[in-house]
Amino acid sequence: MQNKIEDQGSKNAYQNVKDIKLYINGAFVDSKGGSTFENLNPFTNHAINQVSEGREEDIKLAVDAARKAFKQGPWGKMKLEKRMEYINRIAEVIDEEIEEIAYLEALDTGLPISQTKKMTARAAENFRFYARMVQSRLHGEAYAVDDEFINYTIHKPLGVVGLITPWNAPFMLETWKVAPALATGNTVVLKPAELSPLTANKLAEVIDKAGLPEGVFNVVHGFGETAGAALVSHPDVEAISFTGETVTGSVIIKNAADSLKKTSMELGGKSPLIVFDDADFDRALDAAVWGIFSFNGERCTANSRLFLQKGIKEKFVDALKERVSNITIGNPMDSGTQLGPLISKEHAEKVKGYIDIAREEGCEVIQGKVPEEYSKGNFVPPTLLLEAGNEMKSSQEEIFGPVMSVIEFETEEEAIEAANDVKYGLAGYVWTNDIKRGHRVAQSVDAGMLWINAQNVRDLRIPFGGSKASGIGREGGHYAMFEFYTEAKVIHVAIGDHHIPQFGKKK
Ligand SMILES: NC(=O)C1=CN([C@@H]2O[C@H](COP(=O)(O)OP(=O)(O)OC[C@H]3O[C@@H](n4cnc5c(N)ncnc54)[C@H](O)[C@@H]3O)[C@@H](O)[C@H]2O)C=CC1
Ligand SMILES: O=C(O)/C=C/C=C(\O)C(=O)O
Repeated sequence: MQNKIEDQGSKNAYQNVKDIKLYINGAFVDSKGGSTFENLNPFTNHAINQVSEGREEDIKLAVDAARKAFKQGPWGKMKLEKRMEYINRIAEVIDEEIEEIAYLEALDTGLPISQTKKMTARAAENFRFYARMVQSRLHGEAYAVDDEFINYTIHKPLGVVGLITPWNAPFMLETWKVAPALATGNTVVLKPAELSPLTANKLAEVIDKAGLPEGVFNVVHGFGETAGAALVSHPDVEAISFTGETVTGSVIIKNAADSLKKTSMELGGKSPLIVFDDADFDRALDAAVWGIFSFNGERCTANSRLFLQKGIKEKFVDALKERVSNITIGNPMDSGTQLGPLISKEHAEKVKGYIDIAREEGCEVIQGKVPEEYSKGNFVPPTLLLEAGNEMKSSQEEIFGPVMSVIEFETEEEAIEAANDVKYGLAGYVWTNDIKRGHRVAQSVDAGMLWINAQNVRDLRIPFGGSKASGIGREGGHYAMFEFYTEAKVIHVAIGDHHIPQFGKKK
């Protein structure tokens, strides 16, 4: 354990976390320019540590190392079984260090530790899952054409891929990209979010400990406009997989166009949860509360718009008010904490700004209470925006915090129309005991992922991603393998003497 952590759970635990370097070509190094930036604890706003600030020259070194590892190093030529041993070994090391990783994640992001533990376990599963997928499912097609040809496909890794990730569930979201990228045989340069560098650094330590050859995996910390942009425009980077805000995604697509890069975009959301009068009340309530207040509400698939049918609305709102007043707000390190501080002061201010807007728009604002002792943290209490209209700014824009608009509807058609009347299309949730209606509504909501009578339970075999402004492309399952991290190559094999025109041949 590189970061000796003593005094876990106390407000001073961060004092033991080391400064962070870049991880390039199998070594932890300072950035070429030597500059660093401060990494803050969202619970106290004290500095946790200093982080090396990578820029274009560091990205170049990382890409060169990754390219060499792919072209000349062992990774590109490694036998599948050996490569999968490495991938499974990464999962084992994550399991061995799960407590420390979960701790660092909670420290860096303010996410409650009970949730970061589950996310870390999922991160290990991301590697195991892709080891299994690549071994069993990365297959090609073959077609016989009479007795003249056999045409077949193989799926080749792309080369160096650039992965750019957000701060809201950093370790889980980074590994969700790193695992398929490496398992399919690519080499990687990761540019993690500048607001949450601790577990990206830990991932470099994990991969180092797992013994991967140098240059296969590299991490360059730094800011989006410098390090991120340099990764996007580097000509030797074949593809960029990005998770983050919709506006950033659009900038990245434009910048990637010059070097004709493939891109995958997992972007923002404003997902509806629709509860019909006949729904299982208690389960729908649990799901609505969990779906907006887990991950501190900083969740792309959060049900930030709750549509309640008229018949149950009053009872549901009363129950919601009670839940909101009982949510345990506190130190992310306490196992009982349900809602922690948001990632940064600026982000908390942005979220509070939206609550003010909702008030001006005519919403009744109901909030839980942040204990006074936590005044230094970036807390925003769990918030309900009652009597909201779907057309309001607070119902249309992604707030990315613990804030849910509550909107009444009468008919199924009305609910579908309002659910779709938004620029995003990431996720949706439908609660009804009428199975036909459940399917009808789920099929009509414009989003990449719908759950009927369920919270956001993931099946890693299923595509993950959104439509409209929520994304382009899908990751997960075989989608990441076939549609993003590999390229199909076709081999045409003549097995007979097919006709070849004889240009220029003397008769
Ligand atoms: N659809 C999905 O799967 C998910 C989407 N998100 C979305 O992520 C957002 C929150 O994350 P943030 O970190 O605030 O997003 P962000 O877009 O500000 O930053 C994400 C990453 O992009 C980098 N970046 C920023 N500008 C860049 C540029 N010009 N070129 C290259 N890289 C650049 C940042 O440094 C960071 O690493 C929310 O909108 C949320 O909905 C979050 C989780 C999952
Ligand atoms: O399960 C995943 O791969 C990604 C999940 C991300 C979220 O649920 C989120 O940020 O909402």
